[in-house]
Amino acid sequence: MQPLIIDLSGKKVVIAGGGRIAARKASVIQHEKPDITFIAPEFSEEVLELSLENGYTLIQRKADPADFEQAMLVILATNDRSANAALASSLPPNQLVCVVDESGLGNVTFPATVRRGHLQVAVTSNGSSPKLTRKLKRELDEQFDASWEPYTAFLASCRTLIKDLPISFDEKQEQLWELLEDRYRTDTQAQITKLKQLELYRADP
Ligand SMILES: C[C@@]1(CC(=O)O)c2cc3[nH]c(cc4nc(cc5[nH]c(cc(n2)[C@H]1CCC(=O)O)[C@@](C)(CC(=O)O)[C@@H]5CCC(=O)O)C(CC(=O)O)=C4CCC(=O)O)c(CCC(=O)O)c3CC(=O)O
Ligand SMILES: NC(=O)C1=CN([C@@H]2O[C@H](COP(=O)(O)OP(=O)(O)OC[C@H]3O[C@@H](n4cnc5c(N)ncnc54)[C@H](O)[C@@H]3O)[C@@H](O)[C@H]2O)C=CC1
Repeated sequence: MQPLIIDLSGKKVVIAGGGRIAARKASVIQHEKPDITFIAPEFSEEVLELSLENGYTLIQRKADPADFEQAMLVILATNDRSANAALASSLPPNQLVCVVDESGLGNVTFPATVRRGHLQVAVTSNGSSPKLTRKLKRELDEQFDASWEPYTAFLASCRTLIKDLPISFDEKQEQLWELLEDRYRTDTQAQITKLKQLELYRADP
């Protein structure tokens, strides 16, 4: 399995099922602002709340293969294993499909992710142990403290400035490597000074 980073903003995501797991998958991707439709005979409080908050569509009945035609991502999250399997086998091979009770029937699974600004660390056990994945996520959550959020913004700003400087390729690489020194992450003043220095140099090389 190959990890890919996917842009779901404005994309159609159709979820069969309206229970705990349907809600969890939706809440994981909600930051990306996808256009989600839930299809299920019954919806949990969590799904109703998420939908009200984000304007998601709810269709109250059993899911049907035709429901997924326009979806970029399909999440099969009913508690009926045979319904999930039948829906999975009805889908074309070029659609992204997550089957929450039998990952081998689909072609994508969700990793656990820790987000700090522009940085995202994702963990997967390729379905072998979601518990291990969750444990490692908690460890990473502690390892990457809040300083990483402004630091990744600082790195992005510096990179934009450095790319435009009238210096050689090797000098740019040297500048970019220097930003990885830990003092830039832990010391806000060092970040401010560095940014000012780069801006001055850009204005007057
Ligand atoms: C294959 C995958 C498909 C997919 O859903 O994408 C899948 C499948 C299954 N999970 C099951 C169980 C549990 N999963 C969790 C938790 C998470 N599961 C997630 C992902 C994945 N789960 C994908 C691969 C992940 C990987 O590669 O490691 C996480 C990482 C991401 C997320 O959901 O966002 C999220 C933690 C995120 C976080 O903490 O942030 C918990 C814990 C809990 O719920 O508290 C339990 C109960 C305890 C247990 O059983 O271990 C079962 C058995 C169901 C049954 O009882 O029948 C199956 C079905 C099967 O085994 O195939
Ligand atoms: N991937 C994961 O991380 C995990 C997956 N699971 C699996 O996820 C499945 C769902 O679990 P929960 O959300 O907790 O169940 P739940 O009981 O909370 O919700 C099930 C939902 O499926 C709907 N449903 C049933 N038949 C349907 C159909 N034919 N079409 C559309 N919707 C239908 C119900 O109306 C309900 O909304 C479980 O069967 C379990 O095997 C469980 C834990 C973790």
